Amino acid sequence: MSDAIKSVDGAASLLDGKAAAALIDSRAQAGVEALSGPLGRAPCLAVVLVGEDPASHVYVRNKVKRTEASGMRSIEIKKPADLSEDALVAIVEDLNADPGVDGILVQMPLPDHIDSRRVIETIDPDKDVDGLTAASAGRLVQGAPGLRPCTPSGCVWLAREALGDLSGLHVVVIGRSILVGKPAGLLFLEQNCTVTLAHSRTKDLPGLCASADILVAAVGRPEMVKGEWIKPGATVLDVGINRIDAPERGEGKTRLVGDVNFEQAAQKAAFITPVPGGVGPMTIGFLLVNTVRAAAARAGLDYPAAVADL
Ligand SMILES: NC(=O)C1=CN([C@@H]2O[C@H](COP(=O)(O)OP(=O)(O)OC[C@H]3O[C@@H](n4cnc5c(N)ncnc54)[C@H](OP(=O)(O)O)[C@@H]3O)[C@@H](O)[C@H]2O)C=CC1
Ligand SMILES: Nc1nc(=O)c2c([nH]1)NC[C@@H]1CN(c3ccc(C(=O)N[C@@H](CCC(=O)O)C(=O)O)cc3)C=[N+]21
Ligand SMILES: [Mg+2]
Repeated sequence: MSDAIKSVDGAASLLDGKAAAALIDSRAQAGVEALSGPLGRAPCLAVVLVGEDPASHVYVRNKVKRTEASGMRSIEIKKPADLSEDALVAIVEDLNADPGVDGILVQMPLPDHIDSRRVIETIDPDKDVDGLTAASAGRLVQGAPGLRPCTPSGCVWLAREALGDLSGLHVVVIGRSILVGKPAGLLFLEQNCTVTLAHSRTKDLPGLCASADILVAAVGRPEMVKGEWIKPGATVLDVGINRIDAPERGEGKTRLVGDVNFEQAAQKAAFITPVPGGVGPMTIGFLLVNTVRAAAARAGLDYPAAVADL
């Protein structure tokens, strides 16, 4: 059994995203070592964070830590919530123009007064390590080479680790966002799965989910998916990150839960990701991989072998 799969008595096997992400990070690190000679410098990821959302600050701190641990250069730009849209666009333009920057990530969500589409479309597609620009999305739809969104890449990697060849499996993705749901559908389609994208207008979501060999929950509603929704033996990938009150831990305490009721679903599924420690850590792993890939492609080099086959 691989490091990423942990057997649990009388229930599903745990798909350990933290262990899997350590492997993905080490591939990124090997890619950095292979590229630094030919580039004459380390690959570099720039992260832009606008506003004071504490959860976003935690993710960004994790990203910076793992970027540096992999041997890459990290640039962190933090701005107050009242930053103007034009000023943010100017920051992205400066990062586009800087030849020493390979990857640009603008943390979502942005404050309401900023048009996210305009900011995203400012990012040079060659540096779009989040895979969020129209150019990256178009390349994904067409099956052309390009940078793929990180969270969906992590989902596919975990599913392949659990199941091997995914051909013919029915994947139900709950959620159709540009960041997660839609690209997850396309990446599973590329794996020859039969894909259904569900959303807030979907009829009989429990009945639909019961036909899923692989269920991807990317909704943002704490523990919405119940045990009865799960097909026995299914693989459940819980993308949701929800912070809820946890009075049992003491006054004012909170805990993280996914979009799936883990206790219930683990009684039906064959494989399941926990929250935390599931899909979340994989997202950052593929962000590092994408930065290595972007650095290689921008220099006209092939992807280093360590990150070519993930
Ligand atoms: N683990 C990780 O690395 C990451 C985790 N996340 C987490 O994943 C979750 C989803 O993120 P994101 O895709 O950005 O969220 P969005 O809010 O952009 O999208 C949520 C989707 O869920 C659908 N939805 C909402 N309510 C229901 C419902 N009752 N039944 C069925 N579908 C519903 C919406 O449908 P409609 O389109 O009809 O409105 C929408 O398509 C969040 O918890 C987020 O924090 C996000 C990114 C990375
Ligand atoms: N442009 C953009 N790209 C993103 O990829 C993006 C974004 N904006 N905005 C927010 C969401 C969310 N997201 C997460 C990444 C890692 C964890 C992660 O590592 N989570 C840990 C726990 C973290 C904790 O304890 O809070 C885990 O699940 O084990 C979670 C969530 C990326 N997102
Ligand atoms: Mg992503």
